[in-house]
Amino acid sequence: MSDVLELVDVSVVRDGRALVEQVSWSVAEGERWIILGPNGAGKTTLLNIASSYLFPSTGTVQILGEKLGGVDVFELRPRIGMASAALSEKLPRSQTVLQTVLTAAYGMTATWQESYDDVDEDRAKAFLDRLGMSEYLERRFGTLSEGERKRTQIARAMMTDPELLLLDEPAAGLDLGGREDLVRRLGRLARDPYAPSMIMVTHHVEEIPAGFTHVLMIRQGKVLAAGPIETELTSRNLSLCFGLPLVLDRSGDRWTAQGLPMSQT
Ligand SMILES: Nc1ncnc2c1ncn2[C@@H]1O[C@H](COP(=O)(O)OP(=O)(O)OP(=O)(O)O)[C@@H](O)[C@H]1O
Repeated sequence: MSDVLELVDVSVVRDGRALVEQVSWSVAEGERWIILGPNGAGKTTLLNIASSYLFPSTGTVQILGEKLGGVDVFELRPRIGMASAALSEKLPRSQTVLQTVLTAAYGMTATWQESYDDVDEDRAKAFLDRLGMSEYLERRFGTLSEGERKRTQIARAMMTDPELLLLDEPAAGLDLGGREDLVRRLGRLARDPYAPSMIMVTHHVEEIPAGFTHVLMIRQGKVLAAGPIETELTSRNLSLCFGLPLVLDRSGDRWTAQGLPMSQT
C-alpha cells in the first residue's frame, strides 16, 4: 500500500510559537484516520497541511506521492476533497444545493454559467442522494440547517472523485439525531472499499464512525499517539490527550468517554 500522506518532522511556527511540532505521520492508501485532540491542539493546522493550503516551516510533506513545494498545488488540490466550516462560509448562500455540489466539479465555489454536463449533474445527484439530500436539490444553501449544510458539503467534497477526503469536525453543531445520522453515513462511506482514504478531525470519541481504522492524538502541537484505533485509543492516551482522567468505553463499534467521578480523581 502506498502512502497518500507523509509528514516527516513537520513544524509550523507562527509568532515564535510552534502550532505543530516535529510531527511525523503517514497515512496509507485505504486507511481512515481520526485526528483527536482538545481545542487549539493543532488539528486544523494538520488538516490544512494535508490539503496543501499550508506549507510547514520545517520538515517535509508528501501528498498523494507529490512533494509539497515541488508540485503545482493547483493540480494537486482537485485530488483532495475537503469539508470544513471555513470552506462552508465561502459557499454562496443563494446557490441551490445542486449548484453547490456541481461547482466543485469545476474547482469553483460559485456558478459562472448554468450549463453543466448531464454526467456531472447525475454524479452530484447521486452523492446528494447518498447523503440523504435528494429532497433538497433546489433549496438555497443559506436556508439549510447545520446538519443539511454539513451533508451537502460532504457530497461536494466527493464530487471531484478525490483520492483523499478531509473532514474537519463534520458533526460539530449537530443535535443528537443529526450527529447519529451523519456518523452512520460516514461509517457506511468508511466501509466502502472504493471510497477514498479519509482523515476526520473531531473532539469527541462519540463521533468516531464505525469503519475508521486509525487515530492520531495531538496535544499542544505534539503527537501523543498515532496508530490503529484498536491499540491507540485507550483511556490512558485519551486522559493524557485531554489533560484529565477519562474512562473510555466501547459498545459494538462505537465509543464513549466520561470523566472519572470527583471522588476517584
Ligand atoms: N495564523 C496563526 N497565527 C498564530 N497562531 C495561530 C494561527 N493559526 C492558528 N493558530 C493557533 O494555533 C493553535 C492550533 O490551532 P488549530 O486551529 O490547528 O487547533 P485545533 O486543534 O484545530 O483547535 P479547535 O479544536 O479549537 O478547532 C491554536 O492555539 C491557534 O490559536
